[in-house]
Amino acid sequence: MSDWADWDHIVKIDPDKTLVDGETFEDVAATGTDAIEVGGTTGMTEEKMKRVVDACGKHDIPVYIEPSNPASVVHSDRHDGYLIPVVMNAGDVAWITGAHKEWIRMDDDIDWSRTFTEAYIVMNPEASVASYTQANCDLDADDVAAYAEAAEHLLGQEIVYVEYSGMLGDTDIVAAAADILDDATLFYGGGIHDYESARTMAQHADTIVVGDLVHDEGVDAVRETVKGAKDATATVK
Ligand SMILES: CC(C)=CCC/C(C)=C/CC/C(C)=C/CC/C(C)=C/COP(=O)(O)OP(=O)(O)O
Ligand SMILES: O=P(O)(O)OC[C@@H](O)CO
Ligand SMILES: [Mg+2]
Repeated sequence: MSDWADWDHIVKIDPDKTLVDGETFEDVAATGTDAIEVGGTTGMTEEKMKRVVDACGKHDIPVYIEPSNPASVVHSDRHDGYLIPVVMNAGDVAWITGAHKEWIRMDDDIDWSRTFTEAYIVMNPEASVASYTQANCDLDADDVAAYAEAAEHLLGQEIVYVEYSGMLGDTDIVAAAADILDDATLFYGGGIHDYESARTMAQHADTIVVGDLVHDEGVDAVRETVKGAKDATATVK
């Protein structure tokens, strides 16, 4: 069974951002979250990625690199694996297969035994990831469900990721993606900032992803979102 089948909650750390003053990666690992993803769209470098992966990898929690470009992939035995985005609604094929082909051409050390993909559906047109990938975010619930179904059944994706980075998403849209999936795991990320927003999104998604909050508010706020995710899982699923 894949690691993520048991995850209710992920903290996503952006190596281009800082933690709250006085907090450490150990504090983040101790929030009760199930895993740490390391990635961000803008300002990514190999050095920044390596620093955060090394720091997180010392703690007893799964750590996955989520690269936004081939140059931000680092190899180490400090982390558990790689979650490589494939953007279903990208306007530029580079973010579906192009960057992937270039990465594979350039990198002789890819460890396929711990490399997996995430089928992104990018929904917030204001997010850097939307402009970066020229995503068409003008999608209704039927469109999103169809992308999710295509991801699982045509492309064989094990993770579908409804991405509202920076804003809280539409629950009807998240529910539509959840309803259509058979076995794939649904990740939801975007705007989760407290117990209630976490619980609401976790009632639909299998796994919620909390990003900006860890950088802006810190670990106490993240801990509340872990509670929300765990309570939703205990009552709904
Ligand atoms: C093939 C390889 C190794 C890389 C390419 C992988 C792809 C397709 C990346 C596309 C962009 C993407 C989905 C990046 C994942 C990380 C992500 C969504 C971070 C959040 O981004 P924002 O919140 O928009 O950005 P900032 O917080 O940096 O402004
Ligand atoms: O930063 P936020 O809005 O929490 O979004 C989390 C994650 O989905 C970003 O890739
Ligand atoms: Mg962000």
